[in-house]
Amino acid sequence: MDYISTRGASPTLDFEAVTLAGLAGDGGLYVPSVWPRLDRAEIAALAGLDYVDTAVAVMRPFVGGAIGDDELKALCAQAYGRFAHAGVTPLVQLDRRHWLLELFHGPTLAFKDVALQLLGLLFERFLSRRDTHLTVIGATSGDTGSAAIDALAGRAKVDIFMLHPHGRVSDVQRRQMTTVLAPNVHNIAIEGSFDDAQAMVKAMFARPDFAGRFALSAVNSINWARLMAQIVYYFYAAVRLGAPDRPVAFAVPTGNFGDVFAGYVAARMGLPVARLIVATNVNDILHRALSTGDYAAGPVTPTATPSMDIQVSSNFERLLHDLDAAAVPGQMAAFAANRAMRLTDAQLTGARPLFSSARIDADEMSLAMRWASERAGQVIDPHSAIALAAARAADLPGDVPVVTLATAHPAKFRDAVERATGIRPSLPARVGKLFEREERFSLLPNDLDAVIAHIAARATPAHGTSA
Ligand SMILES: Cc1ncc(COP(=O)(O)O)c(C=O)c1O
Ligand SMILES: N[C@@H](CCOP(=O)(O)O)C(=O)O
Repeated sequence: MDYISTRGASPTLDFEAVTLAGLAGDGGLYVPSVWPRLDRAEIAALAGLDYVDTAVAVMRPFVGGAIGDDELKALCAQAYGRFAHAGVTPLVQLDRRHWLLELFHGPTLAFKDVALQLLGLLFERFLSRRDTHLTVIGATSGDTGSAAIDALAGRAKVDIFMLHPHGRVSDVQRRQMTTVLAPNVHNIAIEGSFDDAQAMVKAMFARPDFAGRFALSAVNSINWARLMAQIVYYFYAAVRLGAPDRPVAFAVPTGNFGDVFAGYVAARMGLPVARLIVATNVNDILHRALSTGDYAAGPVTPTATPSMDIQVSSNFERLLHDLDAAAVPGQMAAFAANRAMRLTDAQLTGARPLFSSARIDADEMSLAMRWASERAGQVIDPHSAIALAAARAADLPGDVPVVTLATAHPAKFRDAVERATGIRPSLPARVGKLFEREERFSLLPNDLDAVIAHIAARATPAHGTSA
């Protein structure tokens, strides 16, 4: 499989190179040059498979010759062996048509574990045969950071520098990152928003003085391998609900557009997806873009769903590229200059048959948490509640099952859950005694040069010698 950049000005890479590279040198995101297809019989055959075998069948075409099937299966078994549920991503029925896809049974209690547990192993596998030290830089609004740190802590030949917005993640999210004291883990709190942190990460890849000295890689969903692993659970859920004979709709709590883009890829691969419902909180750039065609970033409003407090949505570029590739370089240049740009007609009409969107406010979110708890006996987290509210409001034919992606364990956001439902969820034992551990992080200004200097003083150059 070849991978190309959404901006069209970077070399074509194979799976191994694209995994290690993270972001394309021209500022774009890597995407497969063609979408592999699974035919009806191949999708039907997934119904008999467990999660690991489903993962191999879905990811095999993207991995190409980089890893053999047996080894891919061994890596998936190791990654998903750390999940607390035998089904890895189980489906739970809420009522006649609504289902929850629980994606939070991994070590750090959010859907990010599904991809990052595997990505950590892929890094290790690819680095084992190279004389390269990787410097992973990432930005997090809380969940990617903890999942990436869990996946990479203590691994040889990798350092991870994770930027989070100071004071804008939950106490559990922060402690899951800052109490990991492995020497290769470096937490940085930025005096700014997640968007500021994400922009800094992208800018670091574009700084030749920095990017030329260190082998930089990414753990955010700008890294293709992240999205690839997330496609799997769309297939896994849909075949359990009757695909390929029955289309299924998905409601996805959305910020950086990675999770829902994985659903789009599943549809492009042949999965009968009736609808992808993009659910945002009041930081609603994606809802506005999909409903009006105007992609314009405003200031970020802090909410009870901090992981979705995002106004610049990285992976939207991948969708725009798939629908009208020629327009993307100009659109991204316009967005960089004005924080606003317009979708082309081809992009809008291309998106409309599959996507709908909804902006869910705090009251609607609380109502959905209460409905799940009182009517369906399920305590859900605020992010999942944003998607459930959108799912319940969606206008879909009555026989289409609607799957809400439950992206985080409710205990990660227990204050908000308690406010809405009166129930205070307990942290599962697997996260350990988070509140008794020492924390370590550096607080830095919202300033690219300061962050680069901080990282350069601690990172290991690509080929060995210390900085
Ligand atoms: C719990 C949770 N839900 C939803 C999202 C949004 O997912 P995406 O950024 O892939 O759109 C995130 C952050 O990525 C998250 O951490
Ligand atoms: N909500 C995310 C933001 C980063 O998203 P990613 O999927 O691009 O890594 C987080 O939890 O950090």
